[in-house]
Amino acid sequence: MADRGTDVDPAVATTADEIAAMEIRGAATIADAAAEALAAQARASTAERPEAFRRELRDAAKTLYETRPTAVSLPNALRYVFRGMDGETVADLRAATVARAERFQHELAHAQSELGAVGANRLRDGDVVMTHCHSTDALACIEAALEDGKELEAIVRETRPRKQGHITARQLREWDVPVTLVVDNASRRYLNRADHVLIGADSIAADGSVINKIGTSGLAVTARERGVPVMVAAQTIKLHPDTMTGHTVEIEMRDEREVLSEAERHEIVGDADDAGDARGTDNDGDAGDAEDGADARGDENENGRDDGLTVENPAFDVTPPRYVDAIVTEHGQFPPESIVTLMRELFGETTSEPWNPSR
Ligand SMILES: O=C(COP(=O)(O)O)[C@H](O)[C@H](O)COP(=O)(O)O
Repeated sequence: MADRGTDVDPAVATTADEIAAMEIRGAATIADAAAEALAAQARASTAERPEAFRRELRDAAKTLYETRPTAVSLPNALRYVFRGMDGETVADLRAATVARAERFQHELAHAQSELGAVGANRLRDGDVVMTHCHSTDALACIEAALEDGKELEAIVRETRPRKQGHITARQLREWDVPVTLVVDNASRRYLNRADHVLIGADSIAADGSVINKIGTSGLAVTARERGVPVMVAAQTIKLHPDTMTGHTVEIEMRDEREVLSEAERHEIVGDADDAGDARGTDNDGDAGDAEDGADARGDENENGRDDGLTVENPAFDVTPPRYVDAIVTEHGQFPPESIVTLMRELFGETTSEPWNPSR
């Protein structure tokens, strides 16, 4: 965890911890919570001068920014609030920050329902939709179709390792949608029954690539092979402006214990893992550093163990645009290749750190 400024409000620290631990998760929900946290920081600030207020807000934004790297909705939310942080006095700055954060949250909810109406038009009465992970944007399309009186069925992928498919299944059952829950590996078999694959996004790159929960790209390739259209529901806060200037999207790597418990590891390698303790610690007992990394290139894997077993746990993957049929946003639906035009319109050409907005 990065060094948090001394004036970072406890509410901000709690939100950051909850995002990192995935108690707050999903790109839109993370963005909403980040805006709320900036408003909390503004309300709680005891800064006497505008510069001190701005510094506090910057520290709060950095604390939030450093939680998870892949969903661009998080920096986009921060950027939005900072762009409206105008005023000559602390009182003005506080009022502007709170108002801007509230406006962001309002627009987020509004965009999701607009997007839902667009996505619903792609769904026909009686359609079967295959989902992956839990996306509030994707579910907004289903909700709007149900409100239009259409009957839908869902095939819900479990979504290893965190099983966010269960959250999707719970929501769909609350709406009375018949659900078939399948393990991720079963989806090719069940694609025969599906009319659509419907997923969300954590980030969309300028070339139309979709970054979403791990497993999405394999699903999209298989869906193409089976002739099932892939629809991505993503509000425009999922557009990643930095990718217009050639930056790539960082894929978050998570704790190996989400995949393999200590007991399971022991069953595989026996007692051979005495060299290191639990996840993320090395033989120094710290979280590892550059020097430790150099050591690890010898006999030990990246967790400082010498048991020959490495577990990798990427949280997201990249689906190339050729496997995506439509990106559904609050501004209408787009073929992935044309999303860059919308990105340029909304974000301009230049980008910067969220707390140093360029426009
Ligand atoms: O990949 C995930 C969540 O991953 P995690 O569980 O690791 O956060 C979701 O599909 C997107 O964030 C879109 O969600 P939404 O449409 O709600 O923004």
